[in-house]
Amino acid sequence: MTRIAIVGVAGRMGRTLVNAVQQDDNATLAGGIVEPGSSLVGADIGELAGVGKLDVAAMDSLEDLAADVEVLIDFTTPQVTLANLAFCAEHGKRIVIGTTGLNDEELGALDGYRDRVPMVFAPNMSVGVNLTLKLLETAAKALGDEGYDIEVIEAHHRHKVDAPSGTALKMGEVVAESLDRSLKEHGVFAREGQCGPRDPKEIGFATVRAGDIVGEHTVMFATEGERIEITHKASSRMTFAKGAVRAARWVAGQANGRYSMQDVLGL
Ligand SMILES: NC(=O)C1=CN([C@@H]2O[C@H](COP(=O)(O)OP(=O)(O)OC[C@H]3O[C@@H](n4cnc5c(N)ncnc54)[C@H](OP(=O)(O)O)[C@@H]3O)[C@@H](O)[C@H]2O)C=CC1
Ligand SMILES: O=C(O)C1=N[C@H](C(=O)O)C[C@H](O)C1
Repeated sequence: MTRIAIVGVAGRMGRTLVNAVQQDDNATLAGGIVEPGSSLVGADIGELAGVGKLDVAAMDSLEDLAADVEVLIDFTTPQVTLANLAFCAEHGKRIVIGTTGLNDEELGALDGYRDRVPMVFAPNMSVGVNLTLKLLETAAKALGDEGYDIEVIEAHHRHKVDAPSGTALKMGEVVAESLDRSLKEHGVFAREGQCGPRDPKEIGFATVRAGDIVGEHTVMFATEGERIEITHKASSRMTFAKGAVRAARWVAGQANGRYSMQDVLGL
């Protein structure tokens, strides 16, 4: 039985994760962490998540859970994620990180924990998206150098704070690596005004933020005469949450290292 604590338990993903852990026969909830000073401290996390009383109270400090928990699941913000990694390094815990929007410096800091903490870090925990990454590798290798323009289009709910999504960036990276291109050099993240014709090696990104869209990603390969679109649409956050719980069970048996969802799924 993997003993899990959810950091950001009052968030959209946090509440869904409570539900997902409850549904998993091989995982149990050791705790849930809310923002320091939150009015939700002391609230039952089962009631917060709408699954009924679980007799696990929300706390605002991980220190009190150190003896009880094996794996943290973190869907919060980059700064909180880095603090959680420091906690794991200090207390010998493991972590599954779903947080997106880390800048280069924050990614470097996260990577610095790879020799001290077993971690799964993935911008998207769904099986479907991780399979899609494999399909993209194949498509990019077959089409990318044959005159097909590559564009990544993503859509999410109105509350999302980072753009492009972590998943869109990952898709761009997979395509770029498959074609020996650098996303730093060839990624185009905005077009406006007289921006000129498209460079054939560009990998373009377009972002939609609207309503309650859970998460949609399309990679388009377009040339004169045809267009291929590889699309993933998430209709429930449960797909991410189930993947995260699966990753938590998996990382409980791993040595220090930075792992991806592809490692968890054996893809
Ligand atoms: N990898 C994946 O599969 C997926 C990744 N994500 C990513 O997960 C992240 C969270 O998304 P989402 O759940 O929609 O966002 P929310 O804003 O709904 O949830 C984040 C939660 O973290 C809480 N929080 C902030 N600071 C702390 C702290 N110090 N300690 C504990 N909790 C804290 C926030 O509290 P408060 O509201 O009080 O600020 C909030 O409840 C995003 O980066 C998103 O992109 C999302 C879905 C899938
Ligand atoms: O913020 C979200 O909601 C999501 N974020 C992740 C991302 O940035 O890729 C994954 C998913 O699409 C939902």
